[in-house]
Amino acid sequence: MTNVSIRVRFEAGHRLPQLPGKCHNLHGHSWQGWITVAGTMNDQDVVVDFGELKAALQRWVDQNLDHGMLLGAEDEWAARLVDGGLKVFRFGEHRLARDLSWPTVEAVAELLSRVAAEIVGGYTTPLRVARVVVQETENNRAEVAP
Ligand SMILES: Nc1nc2c(c(=O)[nH]1)N=C([C@H](O)[C@H](O)COP(=O)(O)OP(=O)(O)OP(=O)(O)O)CN2
Repeated sequence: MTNVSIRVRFEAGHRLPQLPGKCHNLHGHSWQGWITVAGTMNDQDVVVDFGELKAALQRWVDQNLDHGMLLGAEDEWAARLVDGGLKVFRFGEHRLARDLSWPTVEAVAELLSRVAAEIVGGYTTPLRVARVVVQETENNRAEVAP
């Protein structure tokens, strides 16, 4: 098995009203996600084409997260912002995040691992998501190893 990794990036706001301190305020981050996929090299000596995999992941991220607000479905601001016509990704509601309640960096890492699993599941060659690392700030990141 060989691991290959690609990076996706997006700008998004969130808030964590379930935690004490400053993070209950609406605030934004430049998020980065490293997605590592494991597979066997083909006769061209690649596990998966980087460009193809990155484009598929970045497309999902751009459509669903980029320049949006990531909020918990229970967050009172979610309905207000949706009513105002703003882009909101709701944890606890989206098909891939129903069991994730709040937009923590841990939950975003889990979400991206599920998105990546669906994408690699569509390839004809056997691939699996080995690791997802999401960085929220220079100091904070979360890692999921599905
Ligand atoms: N386990 C988690 N803890 C926290 C998360 C999280 O997603 N998972 N998120 C936050 C906030 O989003 C916050 O923006 C980041 O927290 P913090 O490190 O306190 O903020 P800074 O990076 O700006 O650090 P400074 O030391 O204040 O510069 C909080 N906790």
